[in-house]
Amino acid sequence: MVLTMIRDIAAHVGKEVKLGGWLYNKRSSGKIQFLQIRDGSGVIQGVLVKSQVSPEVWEKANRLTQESSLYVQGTVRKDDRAPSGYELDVTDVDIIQVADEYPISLKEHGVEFLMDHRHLWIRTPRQQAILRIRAEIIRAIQDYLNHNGFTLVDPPILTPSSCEGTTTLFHTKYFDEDAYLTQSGQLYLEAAAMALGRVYSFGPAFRAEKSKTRRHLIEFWMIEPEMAFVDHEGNMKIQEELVSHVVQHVLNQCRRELETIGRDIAPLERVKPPFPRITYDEAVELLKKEGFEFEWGEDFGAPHETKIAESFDRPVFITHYPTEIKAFYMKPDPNRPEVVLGADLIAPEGYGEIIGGSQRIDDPQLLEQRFQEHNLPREAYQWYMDLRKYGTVPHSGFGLGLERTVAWICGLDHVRETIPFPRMLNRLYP
Ligand SMILES: NC(=O)C[C@H]([NH3+])C(=O)NS(=O)(=O)OC[C@H]1O[C@@H](n2cnc3c(N)ncnc32)[C@H](O)[C@@H]1O
Ligand SMILES: [Mg+2]
Repeated sequence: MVLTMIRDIAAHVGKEVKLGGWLYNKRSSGKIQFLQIRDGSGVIQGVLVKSQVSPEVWEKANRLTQESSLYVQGTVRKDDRAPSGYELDVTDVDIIQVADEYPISLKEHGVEFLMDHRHLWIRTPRQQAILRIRAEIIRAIQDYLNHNGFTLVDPPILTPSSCEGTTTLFHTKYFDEDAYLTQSGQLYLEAAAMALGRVYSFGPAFRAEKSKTRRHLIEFWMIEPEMAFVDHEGNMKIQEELVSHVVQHVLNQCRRELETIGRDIAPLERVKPPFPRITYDEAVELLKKEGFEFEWGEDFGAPHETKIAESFDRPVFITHYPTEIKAFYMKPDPNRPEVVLGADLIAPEGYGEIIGGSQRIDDPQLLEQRFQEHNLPREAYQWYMDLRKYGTVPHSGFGLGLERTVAWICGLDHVRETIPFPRMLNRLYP
């Protein structure tokens, strides 16, 4: 008799198997007990017939509570009526632990309650499905980048300076020096790109944002490709190919999970390159036509991004933002220095910005000027300036926010469900 997993049950039809798992749910008709057992790889119904097992086994099954841990033995039977296509005719139950009364019973619960029990909430089918889709998105991203000449490079988490402004830095002490949790690995990836050509990182980023919105996390994960000899247009081309590859991969690999969470996949089936491009100027005009009060030079908020995206049937690039509202490292348009060669990628269905990217300043004098304009501590960036002194080249890159991408692809209302243990304003537990 073999110890197996539910995902492999088809290979054991007609045979006696042993499964380790948890009791997800139980029904009893007095002479038959139906045990819904999950083991992390799937769910199977175990059928226990009173007249066919010893009184001890029947009594043990009777004692089982929601999320009790157990081994169950039985014969695998194909059953097209069963959700998994198979059932287990149970011959023995070995209880590991009868669980205490489980807080996340199968009825509805409030968000804060679920968040306080996130370590248990992730066991539910919906949360499992979302985490599986998250993992497949990561796999697809790495698959695309690894097959397109990119090398994985790991930038530091502890850094001496900021990348995305100084208002959202997490400060810590590095022995007797000041250090900050990384907001983005970008600056280090630029150095790596001068060594390896095309690189990317996949890691956490930290932003002490006092924004309590459905899109903001304090700790989130970002994929940051960086490419030497690639300009602004080439940057967007890589982004649209990457995002399209990821969406198609999820549609091919995660149908069952997408059904579990009730995702309408029609909007995802339209995600194919090329994505439309609209300039900041054109976006401002669009908003004004839609009745928004909006001054040139302002940044777009969620309502603006949502309205802009409504004019398109797939993600849309907004390009050439005002230089004044973007990061110090972005290369201004040589023909119009008041705007930059950068773009945000806005997802449809109101999910907003999922990617921020740009071509980088490669001129040493202009970068020096930016350090002064942005009042950045020059000595902390000496290494970054060296990249403009020792073989500077045109280069570009972008950061894809994993959780916002997961929220969009899964059609979720809030990023809290996109990450195993979300860190948000006023949420550090569990
Ligand atoms: N290598 C690069 O060029 C990346 C660049 N230094 C950067 O960090 N850009 S970004 O600030 O727009 O952040 C990039 C993306 O990171 C996501 N992001 C950015 N901030 C957050 C928060 N607070 N929560 C969740 N997700 C966030 C969002 O999708 C953004 O589009
Ligand atoms: Mg951004």
